Amino acid sequence: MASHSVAKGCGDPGVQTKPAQVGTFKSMASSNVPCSLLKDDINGNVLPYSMGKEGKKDRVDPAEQSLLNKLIRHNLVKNRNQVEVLQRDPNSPLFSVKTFEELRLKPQLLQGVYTMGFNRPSRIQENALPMMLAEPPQNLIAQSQSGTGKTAAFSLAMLSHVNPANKWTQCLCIAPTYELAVQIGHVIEQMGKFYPEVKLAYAVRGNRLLRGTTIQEHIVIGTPGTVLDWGLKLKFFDPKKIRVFVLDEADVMIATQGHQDQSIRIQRLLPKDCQMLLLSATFEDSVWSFAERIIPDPNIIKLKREEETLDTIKQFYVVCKEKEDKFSALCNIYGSLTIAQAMIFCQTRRMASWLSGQLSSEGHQVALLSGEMMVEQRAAVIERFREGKEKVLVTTNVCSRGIDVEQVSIVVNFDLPVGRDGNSDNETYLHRIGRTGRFGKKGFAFNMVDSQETMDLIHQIELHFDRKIVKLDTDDLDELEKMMN
Ligand SMILES: Nc1ncnc2c1ncn2[C@@H]1O[C@H](COP(=O)(O)OP(=O)(O)OP(=O)(O)O)[C@@H](O)[C@H]1O
Repeated sequence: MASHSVAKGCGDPGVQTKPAQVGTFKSMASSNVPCSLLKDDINGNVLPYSMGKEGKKDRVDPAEQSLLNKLIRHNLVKNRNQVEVLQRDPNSPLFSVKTFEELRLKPQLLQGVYTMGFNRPSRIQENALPMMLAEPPQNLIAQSQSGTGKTAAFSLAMLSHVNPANKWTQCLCIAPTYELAVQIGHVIEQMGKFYPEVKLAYAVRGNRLLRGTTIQEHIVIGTPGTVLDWGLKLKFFDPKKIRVFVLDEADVMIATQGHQDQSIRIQRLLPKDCQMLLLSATFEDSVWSFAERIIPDPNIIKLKREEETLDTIKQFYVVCKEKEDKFSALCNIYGSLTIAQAMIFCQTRRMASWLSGQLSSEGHQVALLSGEMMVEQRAAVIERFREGKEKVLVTTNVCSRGIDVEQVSIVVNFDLPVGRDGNSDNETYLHRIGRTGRFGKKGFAFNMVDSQETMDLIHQIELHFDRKIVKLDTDDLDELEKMMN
């Protein structure tokens, strides 16, 4: 929907509505890292010169992880679990739909949905969409992992509820970061492609309007601080006229200082009969209490994450002396087995960088992924790896969850994942080795053990998952090769 873009969204030529960087992801992202600090690494990836943090463990930032998931995902995540629905009024009939036709969408929106390649509602959409589109409006808290169709659902709901003849803001959506807001905006733009009357504005940093402006865009999407400024201080839109309020990524939102209070302040400006929707990928207690504060009388929909399993994965450990020895063991494994693609996990950026250098000098096609890269660069590296342009991906924890690469036949823990308390980080272990053995294929995981402490971690992991991790001898490799094929 070209007319949704910030540049064209506002009819008034006197109004500067385009943030300097919206739509150009590169420039937007590079604002985080000054260009002078960037250099190319062996793969042509950009790395900061400042290596002050190189020895540090890579921490996973929830907003970055969420953005990365959005950028690398092109399809729904498979989930065979049942949706759990808790209705505000248990006596009212529970509607669920199997087709988009049943929703009686405007033809322009149905066309938009089909053009996006959606044939039928996803599991969560089957229940969420009838509630989101209900008249009178119903409030909803929905939780399901990333990639299950929440953004598509609430985007469709906002587009459906707009009356384009009313030239004022009717739907408001808040997201934790600029980049996430822009991503949501793109979904709305795509879905509303055949419904150009509906306009969208981005309430994000850098998007400055002239004081005294009243915007005519029907949907405003932005970050809490700017939305609050637009609605309360600058009065660019009237919060009392909002019909649908969406708070996306509640779990990421509350992890950001100040966003919780700002979100609550926004919600208090809205009319009592405004429909309120809150979405989250996870549901810890803190998210739950926030959700209950912000969404009155909610229906609740939950879709449990499909558990990752170790059942299809054979796990080994290899005893080594130090990092050079680990490297030789790795080369030995790699040289003896027919490996489609491999992922190798290191605990620190420094180790990942050293290892990828070593592998490259041995003539391997290696991709390196670590936390100092911008999210868009990480997405590009993953995309190349998926396309098979590199056979080995060396990474830190920034990539333990969420990426699906069908060809990954082995995962190597060059360093085992350790928690803050010094014990094994079992969840990370599961996510890491869960990158292999997917899509009904056999998977193999190799753990490098270079000390008694690492051996203890292996025992802890065995105990935790109640699965044996077998010692690998180099003599076993022929046998293993037969097993793999
Ligand atoms: N009904 C559908 N049929 C096919 N694909 C869909 C459907 N709904 C959504 N998708 C696609 O699946 C992917 C995930 O959807 P969506 O972004 O809405 O999920 P999400 O739960 O909001 O996850 P995230 O928070 O990571 O964006 C997107 O590529 C989207 O285009």
